[in-house]
Amino acid sequence: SENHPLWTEIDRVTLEQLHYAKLGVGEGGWDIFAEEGEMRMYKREQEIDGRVVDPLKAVHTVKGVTGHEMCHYFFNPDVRMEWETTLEQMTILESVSEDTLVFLQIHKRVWPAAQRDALFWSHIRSVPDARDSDGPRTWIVCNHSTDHDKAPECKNGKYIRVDLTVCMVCQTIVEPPKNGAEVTRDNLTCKVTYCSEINPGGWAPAAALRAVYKREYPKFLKKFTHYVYEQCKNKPILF
Ligand SMILES: O=S(=O)(CCO)c1ccc(-c2ccc(C3CCCC3)c([C@H]3C[C@H]3c3ccccn3)c2)cc1
Repeated sequence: SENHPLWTEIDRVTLEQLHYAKLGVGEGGWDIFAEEGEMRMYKREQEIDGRVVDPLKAVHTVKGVTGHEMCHYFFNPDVRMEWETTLEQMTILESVSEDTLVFLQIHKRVWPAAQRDALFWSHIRSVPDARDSDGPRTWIVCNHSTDHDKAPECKNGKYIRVDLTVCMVCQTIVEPPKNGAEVTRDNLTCKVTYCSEINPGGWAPAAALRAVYKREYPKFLKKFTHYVYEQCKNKPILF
């Protein structure tokens, strides 16, 4: 897919999001708004043209799965409706390559705002790291809004189109078992960093939107990570 017209942007945005995900939440005005077990969610209150576009950064630690497995399930369209509860419809408009798809998603209406759709490319890749002696430990999925000639013009379409950039960055930590025994899922920990910036694309009441984000993001990350744990627990480890 290196010669696809989107490739330059996909590569640039994916690497930018990888860097952004690695930045801590120590500086830069992040407020913690949810904390459940190992999951911590931060946001920055930001409005553009009077619209709430609060950047979100979530960190989570999940035992028993690898970063590859977590990103695989986040990227995989076949299972999305299993864990994404705010979706009404999902269509693949283009399969750019094995690791890059273009989605059109219609999200459930968030009263009193008008219903939204999202048109974005989704790209998955492993992040090579010289220190990883036995294969890449970090994987990323990046979702970024794009235009596409197969998508309905949002003008005469029923939905307001959101503008989004999302990344799911997952790092595998293997705690080597005693006396050279084989690695089992008990030796695995996955460090998850999820970042999202969603511009609602049109008027949406700030208070209502912030209430929805406060409710939906923790629910989404808990449901998704639990789903992956359940899917993987009786399967061979995918490093
Ligand atoms: O991580 S992903 O790429 C996973 C693939 O689906 C992702 C996540 C979330 C969204 C999204 C899109 C639109 C809205 C709103 C904005 C105004 C009205 C609808 C929301 C609000 C509803 C909030 C929300 C937050 C988290 C999870 C789900 N719902 C979220 C899109 C993509």
